[in-house]
Amino acid sequence: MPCKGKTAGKALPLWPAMYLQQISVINFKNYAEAGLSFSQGVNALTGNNGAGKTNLLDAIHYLSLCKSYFNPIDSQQIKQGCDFFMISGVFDKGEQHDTVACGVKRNQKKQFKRNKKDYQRLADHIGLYPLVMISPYDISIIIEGSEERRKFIDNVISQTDNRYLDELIIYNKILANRNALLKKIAETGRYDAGLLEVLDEQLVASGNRIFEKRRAFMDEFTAIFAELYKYLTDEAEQVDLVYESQLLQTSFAELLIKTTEKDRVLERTTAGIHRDDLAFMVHGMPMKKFGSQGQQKSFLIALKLAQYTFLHRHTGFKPLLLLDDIFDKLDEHRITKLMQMVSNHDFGQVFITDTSTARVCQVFEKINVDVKLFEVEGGLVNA
Ligand SMILES: Nc1ncnc2c1ncn2[C@@H]1O[C@H](COP(=O)(O)OP(=O)(O)OP(=O)(O)O)[C@@H](O)[C@H]1O
Repeated sequence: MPCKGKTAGKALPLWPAMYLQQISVINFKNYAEAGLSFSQGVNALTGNNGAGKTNLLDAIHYLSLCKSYFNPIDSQQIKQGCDFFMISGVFDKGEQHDTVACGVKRNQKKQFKRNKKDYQRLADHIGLYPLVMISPYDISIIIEGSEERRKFIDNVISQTDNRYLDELIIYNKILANRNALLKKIAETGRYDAGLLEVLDEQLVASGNRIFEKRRAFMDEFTAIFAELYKYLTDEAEQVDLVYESQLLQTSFAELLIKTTEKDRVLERTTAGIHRDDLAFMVHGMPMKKFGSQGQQKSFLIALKLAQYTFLHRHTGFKPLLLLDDIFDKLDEHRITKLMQMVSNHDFGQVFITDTSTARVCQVFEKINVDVKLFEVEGGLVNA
């Protein structure tokens, strides 16, 4: 259904090279069964709180990234009282039409297929259909600990480099072995310098490979972010995004030598890329403490749109852009700028959720862009 009263909305100037044509879900969260055919431009899901709008975005997230955006436990996405869920969708990549299907049965391994073929490794799917989600839950990137920020960096890089996830797994295994050895040394009082040296060498080799990828990523990403923030906010505030890593000042090998004694006392490894962080500043002060809710939200949106630009550059495809509850906490000016931006030719297929159909129509009528509307109520969709 298009926005009511709209007859001559402007079509998007360029169709994206990749888009999701349709999706079907069975027993997924609050949906027994639903099927939706999407527009290549802007799609809006509207309805009351708890209707199931975000659940549909999450189903799209599954098809791109093999997992939920919100909850890592697959079985918890199965509709209450059912034994399995299924999500399938068709991606259009110009000449190519790919059917992607994900099935989860209680107590069984997740099944994931592309064009009816099972994957050997799910990591091979990541990045084929790039996606960026912007959700109110992203506030955790600002307010929670450094792990959330590392997850953000790792998520972006892994969508453009499928070896990166493997490298992280290797690093974490060596780190766990080193920590176990430090514990054993403390318990037994026997210092195995030879084994520690071997683990240090392995940790340094793997850590350096990750560090180089993160540093190269952050160099490019920080510049994209600064431009987007400036545009989105008309330079209303001065913000900074800084990559913090102990390896920027001292080599990893040297760091491990310096911290050995401390690590033996604490029985864990205190230096390495597992301590990396991002600093977010507004007017030179930490965004977490001094940013208003609207400034924090604008910062997160710029961060995610920078992710979008980065993925577009590196995958060659315009990612799907999922905007969950995007209008909350933004002033009208920032909403208009943001929607103008995502509706122009730099962006491809967009999905928006909001509680108000009237507000969605009003925003897009103002900038003269067509919207395909889906009204959601209690796990049912009216298109
Ligand atoms: N496994 C599940 N089985 C059944 N229902 C579920 C399951 N997981 C989530 N739900 C239901 O899905 C609903 C939430 O859906 P969703 O988050 O998509 O709402 P929404 O329309 O985005 O709402 P809001 O506007 O508040 O963000 C809740 O009613 C919740 O109980």
